[in-house]
Amino acid sequence: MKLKIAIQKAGRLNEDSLKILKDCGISIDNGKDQLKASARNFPLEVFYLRNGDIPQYLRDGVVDVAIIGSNVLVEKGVDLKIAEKLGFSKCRVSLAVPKAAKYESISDLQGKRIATSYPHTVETYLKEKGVEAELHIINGSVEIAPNIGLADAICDIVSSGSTLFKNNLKEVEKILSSEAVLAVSPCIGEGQKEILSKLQFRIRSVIAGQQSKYVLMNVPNDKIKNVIALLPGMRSPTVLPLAEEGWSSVHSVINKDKFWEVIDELRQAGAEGILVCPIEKMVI
Ligand SMILES: Nc1ncnc2c1ncn2[C@@H]1O[C@H](COP(=O)(O)OP(=O)(O)OP(=O)(O)O)[C@@H](O)[C@H]1O
Ligand SMILES: O=P(O)(O)OC[C@H]1O[C@H](OP(=O)(O)OP(=O)(O)O)[C@H](O)[C@@H]1O
Ligand SMILES: [Mg+2]
Repeated sequence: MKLKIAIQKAGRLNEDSLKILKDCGISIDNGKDQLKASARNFPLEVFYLRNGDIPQYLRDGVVDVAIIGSNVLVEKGVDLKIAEKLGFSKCRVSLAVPKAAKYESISDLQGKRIATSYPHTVETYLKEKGVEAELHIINGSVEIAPNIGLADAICDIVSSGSTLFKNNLKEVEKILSSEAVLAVSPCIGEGQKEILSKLQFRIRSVIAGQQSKYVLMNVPNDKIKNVIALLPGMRSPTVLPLAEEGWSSVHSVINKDKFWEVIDELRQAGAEGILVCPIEKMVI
């Protein structure tokens, strides 16, 4: 028995999707042009598909799970369950208008033409706000639409904002935030659910590891208490005696986002020779 997983065939999500599987210790025999490949050391079959087609494949039970942008689920798969957020391909779906256009509120879009690849998302948002507009559905290069006179506004993915900038547009409304997620088919079988929970366990360990750093430092014994107060650790920090009397080595795990802040505090509290190491996996 195998778990069938869909990942994007080519595009923004492809590389990171393969990487997270690899970080989970799963090796896939893949020739680039294959549409299907098997894992060598895990009961997993990988299907390479178009991102936009994946919600339907999940619904039909052609695949059991998929790695997909949550923005696509909002557009085409609100009925599908998310098993895990994966933390990559972070972006937002936003409305934008030409830089020179007057824009004060969403009601300025009343009766206007909006170009987008995400019609359902825009429609739902406008309906909520009580605004009616004319939607033009296009599949790519949406940002060019106002410049060629096809639309007054657009709705598309924004990440750095550089595509908007290059096309003389300004972001005016953020509709949603998105990241890659692991979505699940409503038809998944019991056996596949068991494999999925093993996969989820590995994914969580990988993500937790990515979010944390292992730190080691030397601390004079009379300052250990102050230093430990700054360190959460998984249970509590490890304290080992150094060869030199009166000193200890303190080991702990800290969140990578709080990292520089904590390091400064640790130094002030008396820690020296601080080493910071990446964590490959963290089993919680
Ligand atoms: N600039 C970006 N920064 C971060 N994430 C992005 C960006 N553009 C797209 N994404 C995310 O990656 C997903 C795939 O985008 P991509 O442009 O590769 O494929 P697509 O053209 O939407 O889909 P398909 O596979 O059907 O051709 C999007 O649904 C979104 O979640
Ligand atoms: O805010 P930015 O960092 O500029 O990113 C946003 C752009 O990235 C995506 O396009 P992509 O490069 O995937 O091309 P596509 O339109 O062919 O999908 C998206 O459709 C935006 O156009
Ligand atoms: Mg794209």
